[in-house]
Amino acid sequence: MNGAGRQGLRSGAAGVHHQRQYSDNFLDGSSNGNRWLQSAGLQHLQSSSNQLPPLQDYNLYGGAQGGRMYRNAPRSFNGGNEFYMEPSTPPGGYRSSMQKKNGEDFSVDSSPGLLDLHSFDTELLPPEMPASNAYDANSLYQPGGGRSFDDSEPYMLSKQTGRARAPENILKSFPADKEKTNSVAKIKVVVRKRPMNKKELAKNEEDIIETYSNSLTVHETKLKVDLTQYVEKHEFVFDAVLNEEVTNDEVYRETVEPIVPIIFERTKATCFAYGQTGSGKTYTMKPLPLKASRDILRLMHHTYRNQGFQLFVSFFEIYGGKLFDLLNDRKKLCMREDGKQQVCIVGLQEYRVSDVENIKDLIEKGNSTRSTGTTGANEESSRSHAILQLAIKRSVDGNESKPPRLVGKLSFIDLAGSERGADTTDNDKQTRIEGAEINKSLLALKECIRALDNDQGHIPFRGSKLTEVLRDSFVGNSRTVMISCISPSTGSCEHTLNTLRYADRVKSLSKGNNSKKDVLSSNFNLKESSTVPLSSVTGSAYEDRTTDGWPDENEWDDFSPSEEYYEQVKPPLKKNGKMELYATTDDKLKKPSGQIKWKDLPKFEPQTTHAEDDLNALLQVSCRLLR
Ligand SMILES: Nc1ncnc2c1ncn2[C@@H]1O[C@H](COP(=O)(O)OP(=O)(O)OP(=O)(O)O)[C@@H](O)[C@H]1O
Repeated sequence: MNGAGRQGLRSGAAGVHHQRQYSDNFLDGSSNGNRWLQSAGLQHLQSSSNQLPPLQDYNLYGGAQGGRMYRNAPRSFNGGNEFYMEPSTPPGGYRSSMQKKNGEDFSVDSSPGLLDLHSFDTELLPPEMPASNAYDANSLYQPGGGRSFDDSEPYMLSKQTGRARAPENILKSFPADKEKTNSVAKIKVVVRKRPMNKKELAKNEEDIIETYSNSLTVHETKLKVDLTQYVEKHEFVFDAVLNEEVTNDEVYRETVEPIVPIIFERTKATCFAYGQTGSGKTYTMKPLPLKASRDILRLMHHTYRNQGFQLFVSFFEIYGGKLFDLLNDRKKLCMREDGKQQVCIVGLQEYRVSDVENIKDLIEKGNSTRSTGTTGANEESSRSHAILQLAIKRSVDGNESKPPRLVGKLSFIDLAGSERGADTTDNDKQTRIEGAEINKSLLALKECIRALDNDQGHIPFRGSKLTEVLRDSFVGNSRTVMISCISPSTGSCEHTLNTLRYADRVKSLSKGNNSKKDVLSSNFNLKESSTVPLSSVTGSAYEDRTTDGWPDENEWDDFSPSEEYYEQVKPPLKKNGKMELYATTDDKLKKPSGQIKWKDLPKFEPQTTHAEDDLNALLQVSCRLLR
């Protein structure tokens, strides 16, 4: 991050960061629903709700009372709107603030404490309460209904992936049974490369990332001791690699769409974006919750019609190790563990929603309240982890008078820039504290994913506030999608490599990667790490980190995977060998877009001087040291 960027951060130091808050009190219990709607900018919903499909069912919330409630859900509520939205916590009871029904106002009972703990139910509906017995092939595909929910969605064929999907395919792709649910990968790692931006093009920077369907190559320009340039190639393989031409719709189809149906099957899923500042995390994450909620509502209105499912939205951020409610004037929140070791966020407002437009408004409101600052790479840089949760709940026995129980949850996390922790040279105390906190939480997140995927009994969620909050997403039947965002330019090369190594580490944690795939992965990593003189990697020298390469839980506070760390452990380049990895700068042909066309370089074949197993073991050690 350059000086200019830091200047931006400094100017927003010590909590004077931009918080584009709304002046109105979003959850003022004394205000009436109409006034709140106006202040929240929801007046326009009349027209949007009129476009709702005829199949939309207001009796889908379970019992007769619920059905009536929604049918009556006042046309007067928003000048004839037929949507219904209510914040559900912190309830002193199930009904809570701003619920306006038949002209009746319900004020907020925002008393925190035990009531909140009880009502913010994070425990999944028990298995004896089947989330659905409604699988009915005939009901899955309802073209008219499915499409009418959002006809604006283009039916497009992915340029890169060729995965053409009609919007209503979410209904078709609904898993018929547990087996299909289980077929959705537990951890999926996707990389997204953003296009070159104006600044990079103006600086005549080069696009150093070459993408293929599920792999990519980073061409790192380096200097030899005699100051001649050479290019080192780093190759990585992931579950999918999305290039700069891929749209947000396609990103959604590749990442979140497959896990939406299994949220109804008592699953908690998490999708998070990781990458340096300005790499496109927010750009990527922003549209995903809305697209997911649209699909969730489709399923609720068709496949799960009359099943009593309800959708709730909450949105908060973790900034400097503290939690703030983005849908409630950044009210400070605290976390508690209840008797069942369920993590509860006391006071967090959850909104019951049944209309895409409402969700959109809530998301926009939350986004505008988020802490941002300026970095050299991004004028609107996120300085916090933002977590948006879509919770599907269902009343026990269809009894609306009882608080609904959680069926599944989908969490979207837009993480703060990954380089913050490493960037400790030119910034103030506040920024360094931010960086340390961010760093700690990113490490903790990876550690949890690792433990989760190894089915370890102990998930080290206490490593950070981020992982504590996401604790319930890490246990039981869970799914994780990681989207690693990378910048394509020369200037970001080091950060890009760090991001890809983090992603590669997460990917290699996937089940089944331990045996055969590890060899494959080793071969790819071999390309990356083959500049390491194998002779220097001795068991004794690196003993401390050979078991894992990542710190133990209790080491987190002291461990910071800064770039300095990587530099320290990175052995010197081996000048003589592995020349096939290098290209001189003459091997590249520059395109106007800044993208380089790289001439084909000879394929690298590992030169086996040890027995295969020994070599792989040594390579794995060296790879870990490089990450
Ligand atoms: N795939 C993309 N296509 C077009 N523009 C993009 C893409 N990805 C990012 N951008 C643009 O790049 C800029 C930075 O993106 P964004 O704010 O999403 O970065 P970020 O990773 O969230 O950064 P930070 O960590 O600082 O918040 C934005 O102006 C965004 O519109």
